[in-house]
Amino acid sequence: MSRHLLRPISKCNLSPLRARQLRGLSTAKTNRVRLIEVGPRDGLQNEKTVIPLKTKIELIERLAQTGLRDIEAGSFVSPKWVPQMAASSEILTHIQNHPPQSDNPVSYAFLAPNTKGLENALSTLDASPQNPDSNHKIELAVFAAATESFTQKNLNCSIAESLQKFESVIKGGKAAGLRVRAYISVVLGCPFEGYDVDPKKVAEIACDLMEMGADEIALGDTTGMGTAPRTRDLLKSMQAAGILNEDIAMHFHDTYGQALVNTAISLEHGIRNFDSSVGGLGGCPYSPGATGNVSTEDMVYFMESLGMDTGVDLDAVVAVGDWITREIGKANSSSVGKAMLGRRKAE
Ligand SMILES: CC(C)(COP(=O)([O-])OP(=O)([O-])OC[C@H]1O[C@@H](n2cnc3c(N)ncnc32)[C@H](O)[C@@H]1OP(=O)([O-])[O-])[C@@H](O)C(=O)NCCC(=O)NCCSC(=O)C[C@@](C)(O)CC(=O)[O-]
Repeated sequence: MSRHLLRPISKCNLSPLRARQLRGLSTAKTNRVRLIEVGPRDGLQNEKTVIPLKTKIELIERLAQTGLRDIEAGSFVSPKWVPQMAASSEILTHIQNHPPQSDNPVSYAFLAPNTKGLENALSTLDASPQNPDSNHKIELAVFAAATESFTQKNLNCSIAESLQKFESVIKGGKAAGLRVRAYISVVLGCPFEGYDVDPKKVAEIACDLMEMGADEIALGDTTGMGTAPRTRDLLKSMQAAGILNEDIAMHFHDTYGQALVNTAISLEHGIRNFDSSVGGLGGCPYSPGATGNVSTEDMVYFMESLGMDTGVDLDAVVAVGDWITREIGKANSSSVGKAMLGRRKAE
């Protein structure tokens, strides 16, 4: 077992974060919400028919024009396991050379599970320096999980081994000047181990990843099994471990229709970073039955109803959801998207 999982559960050794907290940078009281669009990666990775590169790039370009500032654009994983992400290098090259037009700087994230993924991402960046007229950013994401069975299925190794691999990816990404986000999947329910996921274990993994240098922890309710009380317990565990709300993003799937309920609980707790996917695209290849991420359209509508500021143009994102679901021949699973499109048609 790695040293990571031998450490008794206690507060993370996060002195720089503490310093930020002391400087009063906590975002918990603001009404500004950061939405991280995961449609082009999480949304498309599980699609069975090959989606043309042109469509993927157009999706990213359309999303960049909606006011979204964070777009997950691809994944440097094994093309044997996730063929849909095979063109990620071309997508990154395109973004570097022809950055999508946008009124605001956009950060584009790419998953990298191991040093091979990191090297592929970095060599693509070396070969295609950023267009000097653009102020976009590229970031990396690693993806851990809270249970041994899911980690074996998704990463082909134990949790301890996965953390050892991520340490090199996080350090390599940071050394290259990139922001690195770290997912933890199945935090509120596992397809193989059910509801038996210990929030303290999640917090412990999060601490390990933060100590390695991760800039943000994305807590993935991969199966959508999360409920309001269990979301609250999870966030309390993160707080008890000393992880700041501003360093947490919530990643809800809507399989059981609880995503916005859990979002409300997270907002109440002070979280201001949320993942979502246009048209509610998505699912996870290793989570049978999991439906898509909570849709960006529903998320924006919900946030606006609470007076929160997402910076995202709801009409524009509804139009992108309509376009991409038609383009790939998939039902639009955004309730707000369908309602607004229906009203528009009737008017
Ligand atoms: C996990 C590994 C990396 C283990 O990779 P491995 O340990 O090398 O073992 P393997 O047997 O799976 O490797 C198969 C082949 O892939 C190659 N390979 C190995 N790594 C890479 C790489 N980076 N890029 C390109 N190729 C790679 C490797 O070299 C080998 O090639 P071969 O020798 O057979 O020719 C591999 O199995 C893999 O890439 N699996 C895909 C995992 C994945 O993408 N899962 C979905 C993303 S996570 C998710 O969706 C959840 C999330 C983040 O959205 C949050 C949530 O909702 O919970």
